[in-house]
Amino acid sequence: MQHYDVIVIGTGAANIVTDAALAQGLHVAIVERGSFGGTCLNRGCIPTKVMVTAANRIREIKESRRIGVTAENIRLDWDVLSKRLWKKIGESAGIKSYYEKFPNCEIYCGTAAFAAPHTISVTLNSGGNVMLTADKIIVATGAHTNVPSLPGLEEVGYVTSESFFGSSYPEKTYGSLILLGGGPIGCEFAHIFNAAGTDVTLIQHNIRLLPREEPSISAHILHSFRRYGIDVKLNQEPVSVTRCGRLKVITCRDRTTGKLQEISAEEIFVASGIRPATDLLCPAKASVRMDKRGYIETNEFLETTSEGVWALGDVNGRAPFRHKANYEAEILAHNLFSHHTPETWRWADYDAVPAVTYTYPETAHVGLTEADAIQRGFDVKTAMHRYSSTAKGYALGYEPGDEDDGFLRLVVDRKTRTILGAHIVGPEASILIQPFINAMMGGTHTLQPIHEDIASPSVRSLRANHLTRTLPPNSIAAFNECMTPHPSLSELVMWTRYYYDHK
Ligand SMILES: Cc1cc2nc3c(=O)[nH]c(=O)nc-3n(C[C@H](O)[C@H](O)[C@H](O)COP(=O)(O)OP(=O)(O)OC[C@H]3O[C@@H](n4cnc5c(N)ncnc54)[C@H](O)[C@@H]3O)c2cc1C
Ligand SMILES: NC(=O)c1ccc[n+]([C@@H]2O[C@H](COP(=O)([O-])OP(=O)(O)OC[C@H]3O[C@@H](n4cnc5c(N)ncnc54)[C@H](O)[C@@H]3O)[C@@H](O)[C@H]2O)c1
Repeated sequence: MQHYDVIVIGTGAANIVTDAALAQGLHVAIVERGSFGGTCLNRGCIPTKVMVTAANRIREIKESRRIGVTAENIRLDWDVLSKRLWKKIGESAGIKSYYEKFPNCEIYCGTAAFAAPHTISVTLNSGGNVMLTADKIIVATGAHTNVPSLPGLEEVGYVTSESFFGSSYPEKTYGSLILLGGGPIGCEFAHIFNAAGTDVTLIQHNIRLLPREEPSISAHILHSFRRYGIDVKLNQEPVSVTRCGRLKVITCRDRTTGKLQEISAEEIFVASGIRPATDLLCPAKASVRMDKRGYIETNEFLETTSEGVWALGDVNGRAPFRHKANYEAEILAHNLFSHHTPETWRWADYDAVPAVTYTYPETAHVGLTEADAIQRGFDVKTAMHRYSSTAKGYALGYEPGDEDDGFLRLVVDRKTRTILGAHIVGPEASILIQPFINAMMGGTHTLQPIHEDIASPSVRSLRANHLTRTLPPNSIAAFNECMTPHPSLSELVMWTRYYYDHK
């Protein structure tokens, strides 16, 4: 049995915590069952955005006719695109060799499972098993696709984002494709494949695409998708899958009328949501509590119900975005490994977690929708401003009344005139949302307990003191502690704190 100061399970956002522990000279064990770098680098944000950027270019060129730019034979070169994205994915191998250089770091390539409090059993990928103990254990095991149990699906076969950026990556784009799911993954891939020339059908269970967006934004994306030729079928319950020659066929039932229809394509891409990677982890053996869906419950300091165990990122079920996982990892690095006393600990505030979907056009939001704000008892005032009303919007080609004229929609508290939410659909929405994030995360915040019963003695006393924390908008810390949608160009300007930390 090997003892460590810290065990970190997962090498996505958790690497921020690992780095902080190593910098303190602590003895750290990393356990990783797959590729170093986790979802974002290997099969998530980065490879999809390499593809989305190429798809955007195609779409922009096609749309540029209105401003006097025309081009013939615009097409996506699958080989060039594939080469670029696999080159980027390949870079994540460097993360493992980086950690191998630390004398105070041990790497275990295998699957971690709790065996008892403070004790982890690792089933090594190379065979065999080791037992590890540690004072502190950080769980950052992420999530994976939640494949629906649909009769015939396993027999006929399908891809997910994991297998697509793995053994199922196609040599050329599909002739036709069904996307099962109309959330961010389904919509981003629908945009990518539509631009690549694939005949795309998107089957969505909900009555809206991107149901977490403001309804007007969902409607805008739906309209754009249909204009580009994506066949969107809303409010559908897939009931079975069969094969017909070289095509895969999904039978769907309309959830209102009950009408059945068959949809066929070369491939089925399942993007129907995610589930936490806790199935192999046995958290209960260390009294780490999970919710009904298997997500590990954490408080505002990322503590779990087990003393000495913290959980961050997708596995805790709060906003599955890379920038949110990084935010939590930085809080833990600060609180646990920077010699800070509890009085200066940071805590997580989830009121201003931004979300961007990289469709064409992009959508971005932070804060509450109008419906959420009303439900929370605010007296709400909303306002809308369109791209066409600005000089740059006109230059981009938008005129009042254009069906694709994007907009900003603001949700404001009528009494205090505080911004409760900002929602954008249109070019560069991922960048335009940043000032709203900074405004909402800046200023003075009071500690809001999450899961009151999860509390170490330090957290109990911090809560009793009703702590507040102020982020002056022009401070370097404010730049760091405000989230930045990942991967957006706002990261170029929001890097400030890192620069000064290293000078
Ligand atoms: C297709 C796609 C596109 C996305 N695009 C974006 C985007 O544009 N912007 C954005 O913000 N977010 C995006 N996301 C979400 C984002 O990727 C995740 O929120 C983020 O990567 C989560 O980081 P994490 O550190 O929590 O987990 P992960 O990065 O998933 O890391 C978890 C690691 O733990 C390992 N692991 C799991 N179980 C065990 C175990 N028992 N033992 C040992 N190791 C284990 C896994 O192998 C993995 O490497 C996207 C996701 C997908 C799937
Ligand atoms: N740009 C980004 O930041 C980005 C991009 C991709 C993914 N992500 C993250 O990854 C997470 C997972 O994304 P996702 O799109 O898979 O999940 P999701 O849960 O957001 O969306 C899944 C959609 O599939 C639909 N659905 C569920 N079961 C279905 C079925 N059987 N048939 C048809 N439709 C079905 C649901 O109605 C839902 O709208 C997201 O929550 C998001 O935070 C982020």
